[in-house]
Amino acid sequence: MFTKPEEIDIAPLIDHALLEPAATQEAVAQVCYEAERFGFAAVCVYPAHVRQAAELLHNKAPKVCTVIGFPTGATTSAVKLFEAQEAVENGAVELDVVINLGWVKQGETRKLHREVAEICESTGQTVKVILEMSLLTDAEQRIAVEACLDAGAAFLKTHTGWMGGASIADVQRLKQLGGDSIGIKASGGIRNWQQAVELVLAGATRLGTSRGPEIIRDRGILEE
Ligand SMILES: O=C[C@H](O)COP(=O)(O)O
Repeated sequence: MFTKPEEIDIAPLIDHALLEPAATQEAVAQVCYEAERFGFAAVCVYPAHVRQAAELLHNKAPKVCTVIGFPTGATTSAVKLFEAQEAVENGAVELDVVINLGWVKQGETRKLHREVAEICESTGQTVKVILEMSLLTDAEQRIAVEACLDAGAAFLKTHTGWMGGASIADVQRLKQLGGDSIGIKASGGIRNWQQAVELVLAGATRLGTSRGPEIIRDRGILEE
């Protein structure tokens, strides 16, 4: 746990996201290049881009992360499972899975648990569940986190970036619900170094952002 801004090395915490619907192969190549250059944790790309990213980052430090059921989470469990398995076959080692938010609101946590557990067990990879915190009440956040932790999720992720952004309160809430051993990925709307630092100080252990290079350059400007 970091306590001072100057102790924080932001770059190794960043999942460099390229989740624009119209992303091209050229854009995928650019984020892979930037992820290595800046020392980011991972690139986070759509399943259609995983094979390219895995080839470009072969034997390099950044991991290949992809999104499952993105951005609504409202597809079927069978489709999410296939999407996850295929992504792993293509080289993904981290899977950011949007949970079924309707099930959470209906209290159908057994279905939620089964869906996440099947993906965790079948792939054996790092699963980050996307909770879309701004759409859930406190009680819904609690039951969603309990089900996902028990199912084997490695990280709790705040947002897709499509419906609200990560706040310090979201991170603190997930830390309170998930405890110290679970990873917490703050995501959505992270735009500058100060914001990134504050989220890490609140307890985030990964930052999902489409502005990684700008955030690192922002720090350089601040130090000059
Ligand atoms: O998971 C990553 C997010 O989609 C990134 O959101 P952002 O585009 O607001 O940085």
